[in-house]
Amino acid sequence: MHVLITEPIAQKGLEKLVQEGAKVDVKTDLSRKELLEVIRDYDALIVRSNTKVNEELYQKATRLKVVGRAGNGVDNIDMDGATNRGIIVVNTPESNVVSAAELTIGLLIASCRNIPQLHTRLKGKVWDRSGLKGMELQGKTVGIVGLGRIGSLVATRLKSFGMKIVAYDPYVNETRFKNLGVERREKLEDLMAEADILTIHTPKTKETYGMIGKEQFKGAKKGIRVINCARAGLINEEALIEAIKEKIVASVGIDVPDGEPQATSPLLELDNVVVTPHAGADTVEAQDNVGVTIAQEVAAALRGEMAPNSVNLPTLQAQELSSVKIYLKLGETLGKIYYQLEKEAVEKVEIIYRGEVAELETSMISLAILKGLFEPVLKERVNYVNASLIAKNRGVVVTESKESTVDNYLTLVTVKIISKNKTFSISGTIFGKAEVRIVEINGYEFDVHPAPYMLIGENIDKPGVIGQMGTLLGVGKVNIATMQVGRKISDKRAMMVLTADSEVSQETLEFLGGIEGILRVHFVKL
Ligand SMILES: NC(=O)c1ccc[n+]([C@@H]2O[C@H](COP(=O)([O-])OP(=O)(O)OC[C@H]3O[C@@H](n4cnc5c(N)ncnc54)[C@H](O)[C@@H]3O)[C@@H](O)[C@H]2O)c1
Ligand SMILES: O=C(O)CC[C@@H](O)C(=O)O
Repeated sequence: MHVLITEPIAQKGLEKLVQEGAKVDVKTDLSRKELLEVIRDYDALIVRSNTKVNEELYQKATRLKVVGRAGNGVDNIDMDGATNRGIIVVNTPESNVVSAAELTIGLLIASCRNIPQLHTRLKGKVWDRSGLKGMELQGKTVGIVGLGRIGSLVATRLKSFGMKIVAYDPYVNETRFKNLGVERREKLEDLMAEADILTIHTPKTKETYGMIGKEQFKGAKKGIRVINCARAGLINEEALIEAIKEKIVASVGIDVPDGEPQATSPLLELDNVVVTPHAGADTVEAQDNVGVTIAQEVAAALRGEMAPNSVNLPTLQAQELSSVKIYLKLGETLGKIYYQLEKEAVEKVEIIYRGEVAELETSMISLAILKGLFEPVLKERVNYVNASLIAKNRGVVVTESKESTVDNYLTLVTVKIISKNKTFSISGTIFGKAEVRIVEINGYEFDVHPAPYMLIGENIDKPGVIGQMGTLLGVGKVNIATMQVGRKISDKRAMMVLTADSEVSQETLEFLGGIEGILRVHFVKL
């Protein structure tokens, strides 16, 4: 696995990547043109916030399987482009949040107490505090926009200063507000009117871009202080500068001025503005965390394992991931069999989770089933990222249902694959902690331990058929590992599932198909 890194990451991260077996090139001074030329040689790309990972780059990146964002925000990465191509995007959402929250508090205090201005005077050998009286935090109200990871860390820290905390975040539930001891404001305008200090911690999205602008400053409390340690563009800079000039805004602390990574923002010219060059995550601790985490994530994704922080996959907590993992193997197995037995286009996939599995977050298991289903027939890359998009693009309707109980099993996954003329059904379970078993195909019952090479056939349920199968497989030098027969006695039909030690040649399959009483027989590779 060949990994390109275009922006600095911690030495510990580089070492981790090498330990994981990657060949790593760190090229932090490539021009855009050079990047577009070399990207075709790489399986993975690791970036921070400056490298634009977009359509232009994807078109050249023919080997690219993983994009690693060494940090949190992914607004420099075209997610749809990645998803369409089955490229996994991973990030490190938790690794730098404490550092970002602490810089927020730093900027907030620095701007409320004019620390940089006083510092500059004194460094210039001028002992003068005049005109730079600060504001105490105790008893004041801070308005937080976006009560996610960083917003809530900021809230808990500011509480210890004796501040009242109010927040605007329509996507956070009441319990979280309550647990954090934060008062909800339903409207942004109400928060603006009340806050002595405003701090924003939303991601940059279509909805949040420019969400604090002229209108919002018009209704703001006079003398409000404004902090942005999240993303440039969330606060409209022109409107902010106007509000500073009109003395609506008393001071500003900004880590993400417009124009980054160039120092071009007009805010830099104003005295009551404290700025840092996107340094929120720039601590030894955060960078070590980010570096090691992104190395692990990228290596896991390249090996085809589940990376817990895949941005374009359903996210699972580490504990959820460990309970779901074995079902991913079961799901892929169940999905993979259909197109190796049937040649009919799929119209609908019904997935039914029963028993213990119904308690889990099953979205990833459904993706595993779809990945398994399409893999044998599609030349394009199918993976967890694009499996559901492929289903949608092919007009396959996918439904999921759950039942808390099931007869005979503790846990059962059934996949019904509906085509124009029939419904194919397959079910599987987990025995013990991690044993995948196929227990039903088209109403025939089994207890099959799936293996890489299998033969699945249907026959008339009469003496001699199975014996002849064994003989002909012997002639074809295929060693049978296990064999099970499911019967529908009333129909005088049976289905046999054999596992073998090797592949079965087309010639042997044709001989098997010629046995009297054999209705069909297929070689299945898992
Ligand atoms: N300065 C830095 O170096 C630095 C470091 C890390 C993260 N960040 C940035 O900080 C921001 C917050 O990161 P996080 O990890 O806390 O993110 P998060 O996803 O945990 O939280 C974001 C919160 O914003 C809320 N939100 C979304 N749209 C909203 C809207 N229209 N109105 C109000 N709330 C809305 C969400 O509900 C969520 O609770 C991101 O922009 C991230 O990129 C900056
Ligand atoms: O330091 C960086 O790369 C950016 C950090 C931060 O903005 C993030 O989104 O994680």
